[in-house]
Amino acid sequence: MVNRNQQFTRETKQEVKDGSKEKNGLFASCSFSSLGLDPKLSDQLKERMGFEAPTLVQAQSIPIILSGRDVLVNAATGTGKTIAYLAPIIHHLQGYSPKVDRSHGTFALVIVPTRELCLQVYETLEKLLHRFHWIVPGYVMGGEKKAKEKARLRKGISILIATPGRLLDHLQNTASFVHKNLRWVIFDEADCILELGYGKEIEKIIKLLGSGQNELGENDDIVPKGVQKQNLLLSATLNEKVNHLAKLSLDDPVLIGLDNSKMQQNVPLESPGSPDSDADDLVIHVNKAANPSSEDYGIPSQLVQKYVKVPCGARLVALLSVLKNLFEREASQKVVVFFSTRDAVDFHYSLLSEFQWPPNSETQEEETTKQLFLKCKTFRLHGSMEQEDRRSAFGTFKAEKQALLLSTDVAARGLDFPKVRCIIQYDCPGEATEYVHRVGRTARIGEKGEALLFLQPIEIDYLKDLKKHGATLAEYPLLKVLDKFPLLGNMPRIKKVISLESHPWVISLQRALEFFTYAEPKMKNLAKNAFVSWVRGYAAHKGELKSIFVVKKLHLGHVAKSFALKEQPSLVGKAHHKETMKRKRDERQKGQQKNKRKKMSGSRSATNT
Ligand SMILES: Nc1ncnc2c1ncn2[C@@H]1O[C@H](COP(=O)(O)OP(=O)(O)OP(=O)(O)O)[C@@H](O)[C@H]1O
Repeated sequence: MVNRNQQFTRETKQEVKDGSKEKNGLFASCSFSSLGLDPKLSDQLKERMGFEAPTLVQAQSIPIILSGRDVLVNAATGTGKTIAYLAPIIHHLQGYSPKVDRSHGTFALVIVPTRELCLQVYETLEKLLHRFHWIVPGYVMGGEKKAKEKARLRKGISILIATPGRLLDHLQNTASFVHKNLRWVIFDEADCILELGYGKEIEKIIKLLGSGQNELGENDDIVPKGVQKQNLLLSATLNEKVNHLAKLSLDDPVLIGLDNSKMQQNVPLESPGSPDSDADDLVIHVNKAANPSSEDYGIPSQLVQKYVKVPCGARLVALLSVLKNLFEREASQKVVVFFSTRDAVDFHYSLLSEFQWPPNSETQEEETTKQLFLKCKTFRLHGSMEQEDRRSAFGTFKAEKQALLLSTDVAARGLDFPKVRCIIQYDCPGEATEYVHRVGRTARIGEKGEALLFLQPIEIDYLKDLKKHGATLAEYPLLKVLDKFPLLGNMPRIKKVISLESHPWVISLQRALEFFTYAEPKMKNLAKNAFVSWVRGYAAHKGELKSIFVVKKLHLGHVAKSFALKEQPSLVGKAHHKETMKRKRDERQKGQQKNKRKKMSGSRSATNT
């Protein structure tokens, strides 16, 4: 057992506390070894992984996690939370005597919301364990072959990364899964796990694993006697639901937050092990963080945030133009575009993978010089893709230097794609927390980054909602960008463009996109499906956002245009048809009631005179 007071030297404590010594507010001016980590592990972090110094959140969390306390970490996206919890676990496990082996089963369990995050944490863990080959990393997750996972669990996995559904399945059905020595349970992206509806699974998992109070070291010699189970919760955003999970799983936790005042109150810098914060205190803090009007989320300060105001009918042209401009400005870069539905991802993916420029119809003589509109590799990622395709898209996009990823929110949480320069939110996120996580895929670990949010004029109030959470966005100069593009054939260049839709570039590109979509039934079907699910998705905005994203205010003909359709599809799916019929019926009924009331009040006033 490590003496935490020895590990967390006086000098380090002072440096972590002293904000002036931080580099750019992100790194602490101390070393990994001064935080109490084993020298071989610190070496691995520095020499092999290239991490010169711990980030602030690592410097604050590592000593406390090493001390055995339960912790709730609330720190901005891309600040190194994964290492913050993996390093202390490895530190303890590598020190066990006799050495950890496969027959001891699982000591640490990391629960994550998505398969991609599962693979990512596993990859980081593999790197960290380079010098500790006797500690076995592993993962179980939806989409993988269960029989293979069972075999791996039977052999023994020391640190297991898992998605909730598959983990519960193994806990209930894989008898050879040894977890009697389980010492750590980590909920990474805790709020997302709950938002995705895994609440019930998590409660069952916690129940099956036993309460957090359990002392270990009873059954086996391997875990030091008297050691308590330890649970950790982490996310860049917290909400009410996390509060519930925190109560359920954390025992007298320490809160490590973004905000300095919060940290001073909660992080026991002077004596990391002393019980100086109590659970009730913590709950109050979490509640405050969940109140959207009182708490700013941690958006990286170097992130440049912009919005582009586009009428619905010109959205597609605007997206393509912004992307073309980005890749022409800087060829070697990566961009992620977020969409609200899987169908929208599929439609735009096919379009961008095949749409050529200059288009067929306009320039026959330029046949030989035709190229893809966007000269970059395009990838897609969403939940209904085959697991192998998901894995390959995720892995390849990660490794590429110049590429575009089109994704649903499956890529919004935790994923660490190196060198992503720009995040485009073509469809608005739901809650502001989702905005924070989406933009958090860029500007990671102090790097530069840009975020661009598409808004229709009728949605502009969403900016006020974001402002409440500390996100202030400047307007993107769309017209200037559109003006840069050369016009095709005989399109006249107009000096003063009155509306975006009448811009000659917009007109010619829209026409070419429609021509392309109608040239192939496959494309047209993709466009129709995307249209239908987009409208449904739009109607699904929750809570306060319902008053901003109002389906009734949409011009469906213009929405169709944004999927390169010349007119609103007549066959738009049963559910949407039903919805439209219901709306019309309601409106008719309201009208009839109004008429009735008018007649009645008319007759009343007649009797009154
Ligand atoms: N001390 C460090 N120095 C330099 N880079 C680091 C350090 N620690 C972690 N990193 C790198 O920073 C990036 C972000 O780390 P990580 O994914 O753990 O962030 P996060 O806080 O979990 O983000 P999110 O909230 O988005 O999940 C990774 O590429 C990781 O390798």
